[in-house]
Amino acid sequence: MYKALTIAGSDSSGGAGIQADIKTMTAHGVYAMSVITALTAQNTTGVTGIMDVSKEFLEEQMDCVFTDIVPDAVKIGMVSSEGLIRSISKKLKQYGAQNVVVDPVMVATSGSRLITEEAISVLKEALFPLADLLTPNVPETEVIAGIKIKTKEDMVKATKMIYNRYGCPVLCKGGHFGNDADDLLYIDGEIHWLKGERYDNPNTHGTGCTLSSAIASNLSKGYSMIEAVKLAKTYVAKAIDDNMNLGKGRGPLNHMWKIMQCDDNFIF
Ligand SMILES: Nc1ncnc2c1ncn2[C@@H]1O[C@H](COP(=O)(O)OP(=O)(O)OP(=O)(O)O)[C@@H](O)[C@H]1O
Ligand SMILES: Cc1ncc(CO)c(N)n1
Repeated sequence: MYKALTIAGSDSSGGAGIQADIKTMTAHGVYAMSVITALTAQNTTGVTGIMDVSKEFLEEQMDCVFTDIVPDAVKIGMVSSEGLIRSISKKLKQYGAQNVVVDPVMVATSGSRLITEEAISVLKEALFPLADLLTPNVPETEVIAGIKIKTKEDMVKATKMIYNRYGCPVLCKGGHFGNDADDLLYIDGEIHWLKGERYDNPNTHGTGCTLSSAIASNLSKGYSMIEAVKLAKTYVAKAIDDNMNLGKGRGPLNHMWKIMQCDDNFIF
C-alpha cells in the first residue's frame, strides 16, 4: 500500500483542501493521511471563517504521522500563518520527508484570501527550498516571481525565475489563463508545455488541491515527476469534464468519476 500525507486546511463544503485531497488520494488507491492546518467555514460561494490550529498541535499531528505510518509523498496546501509554516518546515526536515509537493495556496476559487501577506515571504524562505515540486497558478506565479503575466512567454519567464531562485521544479498552472488549460512544467532546466483542453464548466472549486494531491499520489507510487504531473492533469480534466453541478457558486469536481463508471456490483 502506498501512503500519502496532506498538510492542508479543512473545507467544510468538501470540494477543496483536506477533503479534496483525501478523496483524490483514495481514488488513486493510495492510503491517505492528514495533518490539518486550519478549519475553514466555506462553501461554493465563499469562505466565511478560518480557525488555525496552534503550532504545537500541528507539530503533534506531524509527529504522530511520521513516527508511525511514514508517507511516501507529502502534499502541502493552505497554511495561512508564518508560525505554522515554520513548524511544517522544521518537521519535514526532522523526518526527512520524501516527494514534497507544495501548492502555494493564496486565494480560493471563490475569491477569498487564504494566507496573510507576511506569511507569503515565510512560505518562500522556509518551505519552497524543501519542495520537490511547486504548483502555483498564474496569479500566484505573478506574486512569487514579482512580474505580471500577460502572455505565455511571460509565463515561461516567471516560471524560470522561480526555478532559478528556489532550485526546485515548478508547475505553473494555466487554469486562470487564456482559452486553453495548458500548464507549464519547468524541470531540470527544460520547459515542458502540458497541453490541456479548457472545459466550459464554472465548477472548478478545488482544481488546484486536487491536482497537487493527484501528483503526490502518483509520486508515492514511484512515477517520475513528469509522468506524475501528466497523469494528474488527466485525472483533474476528467473530474471537471464529468460536469457535476453542486451548490450555488463554483461547485466541486467529481473526484470519483472513475469509480462511478464501474457498475455497483463491482464497487460492493
Ligand atoms: N476549465 C478548465 N478546463 C480544463 N482544465 C482546467 C480548467 N480549469 C483548470 N484546469 C486545470 O486544473 C488544474 C488546476 O489549475 P488551476 O489554475 O485551476 O489551479 P488553482 O487556481 O490552484 O485551483 P483553485 O481554483 O483550486 O485554487 C490545471 O491542470 C489546469 O490546467
Ligand atoms: C481549505 C482550502 N484550501 C485550499 C483552497 C483553494 O481552492 C480552498 N478553497 N480551501
